[in-house]
Amino acid sequence: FYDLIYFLLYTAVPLYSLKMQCHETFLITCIHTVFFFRKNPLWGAANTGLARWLPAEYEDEENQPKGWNTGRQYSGFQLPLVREVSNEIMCGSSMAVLEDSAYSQMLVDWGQYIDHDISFTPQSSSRSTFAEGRDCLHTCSNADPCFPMQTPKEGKLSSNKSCLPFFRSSPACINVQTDMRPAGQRQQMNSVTSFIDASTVYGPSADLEKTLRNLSSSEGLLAVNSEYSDDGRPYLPFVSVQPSACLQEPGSEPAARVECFTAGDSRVNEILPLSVLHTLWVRESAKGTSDGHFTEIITMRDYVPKIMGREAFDEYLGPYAGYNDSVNPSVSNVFATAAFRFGHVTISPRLRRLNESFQEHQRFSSLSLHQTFFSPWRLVREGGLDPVLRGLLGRPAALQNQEHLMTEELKERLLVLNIPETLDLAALNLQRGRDHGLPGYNDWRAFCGFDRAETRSDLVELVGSGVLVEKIMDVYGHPNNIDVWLGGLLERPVSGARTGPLFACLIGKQMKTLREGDRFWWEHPGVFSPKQRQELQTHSLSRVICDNSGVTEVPLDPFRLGSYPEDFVFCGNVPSMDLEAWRDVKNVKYYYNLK
Ligand code: HEM
Ligand SMILES: [Ca+2]
Repeated sequence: FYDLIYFLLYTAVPLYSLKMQCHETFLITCIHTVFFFRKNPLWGAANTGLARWLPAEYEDEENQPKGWNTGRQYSGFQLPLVREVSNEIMCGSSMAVLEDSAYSQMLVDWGQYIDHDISFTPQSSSRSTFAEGRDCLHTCSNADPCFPMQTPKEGKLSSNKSCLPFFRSSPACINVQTDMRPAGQRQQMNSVTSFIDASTVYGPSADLEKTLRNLSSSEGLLAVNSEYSDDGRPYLPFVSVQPSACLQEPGSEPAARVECFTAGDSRVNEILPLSVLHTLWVRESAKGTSDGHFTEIITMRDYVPKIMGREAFDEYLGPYAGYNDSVNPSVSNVFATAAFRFGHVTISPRLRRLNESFQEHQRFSSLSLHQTFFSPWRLVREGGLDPVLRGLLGRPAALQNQEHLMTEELKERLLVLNIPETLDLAALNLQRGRDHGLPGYNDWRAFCGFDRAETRSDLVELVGSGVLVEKIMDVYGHPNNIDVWLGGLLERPVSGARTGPLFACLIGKQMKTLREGDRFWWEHPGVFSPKQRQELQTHSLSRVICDNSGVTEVPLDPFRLGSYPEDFVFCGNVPSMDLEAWRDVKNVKYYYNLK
């Protein structure tokens, strides 16, 4: 039966959708959210529950986050305030941020971009408490959906209130898993498709995709900005509801507003490099090529081994073993809420903008990270994509450093939309983990088959710093109480990796499900012909940059930090795909690839 359905999906449905939406002779991918007919149609689909790999731990078993009830004891201690943990541990000294000697800032921003393809945990749409209607921005008491982060006296941020606002994540309506869920327990949602399928470009649903397309284009191309262009290349369109919340150039006329960009993912404006990556892929999509599959290849071939290390990659993923319909590809709660947020400590406090010789730009100086939040005007008015792209390629990522974990740009000056005060990303990550009832660090170590850290000396072994372990024990009291995001982050990195053993395990397991649980994974026999697969492998992020920006020299591997000019090549020397492999239209099965 499934074979029959499979056949239909590769023939009838593609032909139908081709008629509806496709364009260009060289089209490879058209739509990517068709999920009916599958054995488990909700697995990996947008707006379904995040998968639970361990049962949730709520204070009332069902709904109340960890830390909700003051005085509640865990292993004999109260959980520390998240802002206190952040103050004590994330920013222990004023030592300068270290630079990664191996990897570029592009590695970091790719991490954020790909994360936005695979997870988005929506927050409560209600801004005030259900019972009394008190606004979550102003109350410092816990009442659903408000779970404010109390601040220690010396840890106040811009508003000078005794707490920072926090909106609980929405409870999930559709759950895809029953085994790990005691009935009635609160679960959280993923509002995007878990699959790596360029939902950042086309949106996670056919409806959103329609709004992103240029309706007057017979070829079904994505809409682009009608007011501004980047030296002839398109920008993303502006959001339709204007004026939007994005920041404006100081002193600019109201008529010269640069609104928020719109894209397949609504977080596109958060920081400048993210908008740059979104724009590149919208430009690339106009070529009618298979951006979803390129994203898979770049992620699994070029990105994942660098963050988890080659050895751990071989252990947790190994070579592609084919599609397995009993693997649930849905993103897990612990991956989205803890493990993949490892990236938050690899972000550099400054965004460099570089000229054609990869030196500081004469006109557009480097920026503090917070100056790039929700500021699309800095692309439109300050030289377009190229100076930022060169900065991402030519400057290092921040190297996680136990003396100075998260840049103050994110710890003290984070902006998120609709909250008119600055926030602390470390505190938010910790509070989000408690909101979701994530089990603690030790439980996740056991889940991965590692020993629990029972004593200080166990922790010193894992973390590698007695001073840091003192601080951890001072705030948490007991190793079992350590929040999983923090514990995972502090582990010494695996050799050749940017994550410790716990996060390498959790990221490795997740990446395996995303690969093996995806029927349309590019290596799955039948999705492409062997010749096409060979061609797809010649494609690279460097080629995408060359084809869609004014950058003319790139490193062959854009995630590796190189020196200019020795490690850079001219775009003419960057391999590109030969589309001949797609010309054989008789080969319907391979031609109409559908995700
Ligand atoms: C300057 C860059 C970045 C900023 C400003 C940023 C900011 C944020 C914010 C505000 C959240 C939501 C926090 C919450 O309320 O729970 C978030 C979530 C997240 N971030 Fe980042 N982030 C950045 C870079 C990264 C990077 C480099 C990675 C990974 C390599 C990453 C991975 C994640 C993940 C997995 C989530 C959870 C997504 C979800 O399921 O909703 N972020 N980030
Ligand atoms: Ca997706």
